[in-house]
Amino acid sequence: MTFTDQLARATRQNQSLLCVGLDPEPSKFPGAWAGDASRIFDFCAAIVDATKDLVCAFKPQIAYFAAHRAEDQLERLMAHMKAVAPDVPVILDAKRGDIGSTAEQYAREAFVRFQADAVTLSPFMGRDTIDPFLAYADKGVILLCRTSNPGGNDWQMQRLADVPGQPRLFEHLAHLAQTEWNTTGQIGLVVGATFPAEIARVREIAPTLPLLIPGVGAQGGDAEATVKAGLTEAGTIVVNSSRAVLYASRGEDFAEAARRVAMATRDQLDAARA
Ligand SMILES: O=C(O)c1cc(=O)[nH]c(=O)n1[C@@H]1O[C@H](COP(=O)(O)O)[C@@H](O)[C@H]1O
Repeated sequence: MTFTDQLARATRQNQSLLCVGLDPEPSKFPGAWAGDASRIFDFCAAIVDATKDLVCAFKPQIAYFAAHRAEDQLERLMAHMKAVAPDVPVILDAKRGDIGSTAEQYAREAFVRFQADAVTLSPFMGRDTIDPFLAYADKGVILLCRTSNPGGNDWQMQRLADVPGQPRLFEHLAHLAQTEWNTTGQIGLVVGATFPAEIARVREIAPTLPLLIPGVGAQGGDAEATVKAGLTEAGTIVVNSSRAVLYASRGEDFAEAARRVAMATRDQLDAARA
């Protein structure tokens, strides 16, 4: 089954556009686990168990594991998600991007070592850096397009004088991703919830691509505006929230609190559907 099909099924089954981002920071763990990096798996598994019927995807961010020499815990977590939530696709947030020979290793890391269903990539180095990921049929390949951070303006909003119509960089990328780069139908785009006007613009240029939209919750993006701008019959959205869910409570009730916030966010996104 392709990543797009998996996503459609989980969205339907859980009636959810919400992706819970797994960005474990030991300093924010509850009670006796605080500061203990050996509890990364336990913390994330508890969040997964508490939210697995409320989400259309999970998105572990690899840096939060690698920074603590906890890639083995990420491997366990990937296996755990497949065991307890086999219908929920997992997007490995790695934001990789390098020449083809190195990209082959990054693709192997994401899809063979960690068994992810999709991966985030930086498209800055061009089409050939994406190809090794597309070689894994059925896997999703999600390219940074219009990111949620303020510095996204530095490059992504610049106009390309040499391209007809002088599109902004993110507009040109959305066009390439929808057309000539998407030979296998595996590509999606990242667009920040902090910029609803640009979500609408990307949706106009890329009507059928799945959009991963981070930035609701801790970054203050508007859930309702996000859904109105991004969701259409032909194009689905995956709206990520990490810290607002993970750290809803720093007490022993952290998993129940995470569930409450995830449910409220899921319901808010659902209510905004046309
Ligand atoms: O690719 C991403 O997931 C991503 C792209 C982007 O433009 N902005 C962005 O915040 N992210 C990621 O989405 C998550 C947002 O986390 P919260 O702000 O805590 O919800 C983090 O894991 C970021 O690395």
